[in-house]
Amino acid sequence: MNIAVVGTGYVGLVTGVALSDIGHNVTCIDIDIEKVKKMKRGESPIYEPGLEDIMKKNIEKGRLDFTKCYEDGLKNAQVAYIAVGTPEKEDGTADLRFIEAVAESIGQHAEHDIVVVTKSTVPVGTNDYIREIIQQNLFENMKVDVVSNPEFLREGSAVHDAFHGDRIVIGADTQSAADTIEQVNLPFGIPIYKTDIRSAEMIKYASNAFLATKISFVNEISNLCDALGANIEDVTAGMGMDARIGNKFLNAGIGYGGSCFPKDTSALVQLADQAGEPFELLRSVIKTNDKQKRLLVEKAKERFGSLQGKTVALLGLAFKPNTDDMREAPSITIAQELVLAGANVVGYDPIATENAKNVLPGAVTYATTAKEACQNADFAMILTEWDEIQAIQLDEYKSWLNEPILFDGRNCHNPTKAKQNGIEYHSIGRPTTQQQKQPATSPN
Ligand SMILES: NC(=O)C1=CN([C@@H]2O[C@H](COP(=O)(O)OP(=O)(O)OC[C@H]3O[C@@H](n4cnc5c(N)ncnc54)[C@H](O)[C@@H]3O)[C@@H](O)[C@H]2O)C=CC1
Ligand SMILES: O=C(O)[C@H]1O[C@H](OP(=O)(O)OP(=O)(O)OC[C@H]2O[C@@H](n3ccc(=O)[nH]c3=O)[C@H](O)[C@@H]2O)[C@H](O)[C@@H](O)[C@@H]1O
Repeated sequence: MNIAVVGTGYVGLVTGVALSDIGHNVTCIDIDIEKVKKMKRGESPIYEPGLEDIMKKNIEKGRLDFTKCYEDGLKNAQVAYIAVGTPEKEDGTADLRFIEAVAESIGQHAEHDIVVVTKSTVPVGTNDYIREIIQQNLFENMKVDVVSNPEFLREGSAVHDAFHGDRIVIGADTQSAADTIEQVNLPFGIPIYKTDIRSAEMIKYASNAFLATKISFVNEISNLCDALGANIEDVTAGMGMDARIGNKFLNAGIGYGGSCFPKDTSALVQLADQAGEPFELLRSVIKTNDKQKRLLVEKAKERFGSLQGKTVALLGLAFKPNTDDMREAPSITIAQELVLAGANVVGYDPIATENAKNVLPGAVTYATTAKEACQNADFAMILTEWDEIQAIQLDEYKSWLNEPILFDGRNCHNPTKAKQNGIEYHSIGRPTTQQQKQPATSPN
C-alpha cells in the first residue's frame, strides 16, 4: 500500500521505517527540512538502537522516502498516519497545535479518498475534531475516514516493539476503514484489537496511566521499605510471582520521566475534570512521582547536612537507558535541586549529553567518561541504568571518588557487595550500608 507518515519523531520515524520494512511504500513528511535532508541520506535524527540499519535498507530498496512537501507525500497515499507531538500545555491539557496544523495540511493537499490514522496520543474525542478540520479544508468532496491507532512503543526498544508489540489497537467508525488498517498491519503478525474510535483513544491514556500508577505504587512501597527495614527487591519479587500482578514494571527508582507518562497522566487528569469525573488516584500518582524525583537529593542532604561546595557526579542523564531523550528526565529536577543547594554538579551520559546541555541548569559541567565525572567528586549518583554505567565495578568508584559514597537511584548494585567493597551505598528501598543501626523499637 502507499502510505504517508506525517511527523518523523520517535514514533513517526519508527512507524514509517517499520511499515516500509513489511513491504509498504512509505513517504515520511516533516516540516523540519534539516531532519528531512539527514533522513534522505539514511541518517536517523534520533538515537534509537537498530533503527538506522533498517532505514538505510528500505531507502535502498526504494520503499522509503522523505519530504517536506505535503503535496508530494500525499500524492499517491491511500493512508496517511499522523505522528506529530502532543506536548503538555501549562494547564496540563494536551496541546493540539501540531495536530490541527497537520489536519489542515492533509485537508488542503488530499487529492483522493484517504484513510487518516492518528498515531499521536490524543484526548478522547480528538479524532472527531481531526475529521472536521480535514473536511473543512478539502477542495473537492472526497471520502475521508479517520482511524485511531495509538502507539505503545517504548523509546530505546522502539524497533523491537514495532515488530513485536503486544497488540495493535484499531479504533474506527466504519468497517472499511478498520479493514484497511488491519490489512496494513497484518504482516507484523501482532494481535489486532478492533474497537470504536473513542475507546481506542482511551486505551492509550488508560494504559500509560496504569503503568505510571504501577511505578508510583512501587515507589511508595519502596519508601516504606526504607522506613521499616524491608528490601524492595525482595518485596517486588514476591509480589510479581502472583500472575495477577506480574513481575514487569515493578522497578523502584527516582520516578518516571520521558515524553509521555508525565504529559499523558496530566492530560487524563484534565480530561477527567472536564468530564466531571475527577481522577483523584491519578493526581496522587503524579504527586508521588514529583516527590520521588527529589528523593535522592533528600537522602544526600540527610547524609551530609549541607551540600554547599560538595562536588557530585551524576551518572546517566537521559530519562531511561538507550535513548538520547531528555524530556522530563528525573536528572533535570535532581540537577536543579543540587545546584540550588550549592553543590558543583558534573554530568555524564553515554549519548544524551548534547540534549542535556539544553535542559539542565547552566552551572552543570559535563564529563566525557564516567571516570572523569567521578574524579574529584565527593560522591556519585546513578540516575540512568545504562549497561555501561551498571558495568562500573564498585572498586572503581572507590578509586575514583574522593570518598567512596554512592547514591544509586536505579538499584544497580548489591548492598551487601557494596559493604564488602567498603562503599557507603545508598539506594532505593534497600538497606543503606555503613550507617549506624537504629536502636530496636516496637513496630507499633
Ligand atoms: N516518544 C514515544 O516514545 C511515544 C510517543 N507517542 C506519542 O506520539 C506522538 C509523537 O511523539 P514523538 O514521536 O515523541 O514526537 P517528536 O516531538 O519526537 O516528533 C514530532 C515530529 O513532528 C514534526 N512536525 C511537527 N509539526 C509538523 C507538521 N505540521 N507537519 C509535519 N511534521 C511536523 C516535528 O518536526 C517532529 O519531527 C505524541 O503524541 C506522543 O505522545 C506514543 C507512544 C510512544
Ligand atoms: O506513550 C509513550 O510514549 C510510551 O511511554 C512508555 O514508554 P517510555 O516512556 O519510552 O519508557 P518506559 O520504559 O515506559 O519508561 C518510562 C519511565 O518509567 C521509568 N520506570 C519504568 C519501569 C519501571 O519499573 N520503573 C521505572 O521507574 C523509567 O525509568 C522511565 O523514566 C510506555 O512504556 C510505552 O508503552 C508508551 O508507548
